[in-house]
Amino acid sequence: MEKDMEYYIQVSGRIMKDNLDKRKSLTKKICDWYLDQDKEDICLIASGSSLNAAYAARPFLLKYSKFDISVLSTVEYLDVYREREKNRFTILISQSGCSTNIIEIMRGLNKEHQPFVLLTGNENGSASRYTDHLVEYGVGNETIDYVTLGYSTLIEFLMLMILEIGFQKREISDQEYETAVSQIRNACEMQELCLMQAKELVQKRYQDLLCMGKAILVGDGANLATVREGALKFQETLKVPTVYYESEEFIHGPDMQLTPDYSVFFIDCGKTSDRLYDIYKATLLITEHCYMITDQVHDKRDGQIWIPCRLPAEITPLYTAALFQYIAAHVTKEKNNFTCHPLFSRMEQAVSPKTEDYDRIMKEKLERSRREENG
Ligand SMILES: N[C@@H]1[C@@H](O)[C@H](O)[C@@H](COP(=O)(O)O)O[C@@H]1O
Repeated sequence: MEKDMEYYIQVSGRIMKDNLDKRKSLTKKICDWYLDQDKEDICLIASGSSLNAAYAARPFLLKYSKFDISVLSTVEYLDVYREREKNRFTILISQSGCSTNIIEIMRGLNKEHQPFVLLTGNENGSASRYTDHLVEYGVGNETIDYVTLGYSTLIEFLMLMILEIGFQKREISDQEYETAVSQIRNACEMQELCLMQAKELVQKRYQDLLCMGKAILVGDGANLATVREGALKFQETLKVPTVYYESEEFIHGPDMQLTPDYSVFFIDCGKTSDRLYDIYKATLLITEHCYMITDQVHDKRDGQIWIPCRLPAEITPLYTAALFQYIAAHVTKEKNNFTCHPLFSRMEQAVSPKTEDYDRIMKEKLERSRREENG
């Protein structure tokens, strides 16, 4: 199988399971660094999908820790919270290791002799030049810029890191630890099931999805991060204007723009009431282009993905992104729509989120991947 976006979504469940099995060795370095210093609270700083992954993991991280964990975009950190975050164990995340905003923060921290850890998917990225404290979080060599495997493995890594820290500090009991590990394992299986059903759904609603012109994604709690990531993916690949909302926020105004040509996606997983389902049914009164991932037995309408395993809400982001990732990957390929508008290159030249050597670094990743394939 060609190592395109679909390939990385396809292998995500298996790689997450492998990473779960080797969780002790995978997280050892960062846990040792954390336990060897005297700061309790953690600050995670990232952008794009890496930021969304940190948001998605946060409810789990807070549940399994006795300290505070903040998640900040690079701009929030630089412009607003830098002083306040000084006394936290700082983790900068960049899958590519080539985001200029992350590098700017690293330079600033180095100047002030403030310690930090870089969590990255690319040990050879430009950011690696600015620190000795670098951890690869188990994504391996994802060669596509529209990251999917990197998103899911990052959420899982953050969860595993907090579990190991809590376990070693004896703040999490053996029982709690084992339960969480087995729930994560179930979620990896649900990722595979969600993806399988996403493929069927895309087949069934093929014309609908090919014509999708504007979309609203609705999710709550940890899955607000999933719809934020889904919106990012839809926009950078399908180039469809997409907004994301919490369910109650959605019906506080954004729903007033709805017309029959809107596509609306709902995540109804880990919920304890029927409220989101009611909002989904009400939305169907305006547009038939409604889709839902649910772990509850409602009415099994067309356009639904049913997950036969009820997991705590904070675990579900490990599988819910698969629907959005697959639509982004597959429908964009079918429409041959990965190319941006000709004017985009002008914009990218004027202002880029990545370092100048990004293209060369991505090319090297691709060559490495081909070498690995040829043994
Ligand atoms: N187009 C991709 C985005 O899909 C991704 O979210 C981001 C992650 O940034 P980083 O490599 O810093 O994690 O990189 C690029 O901009």
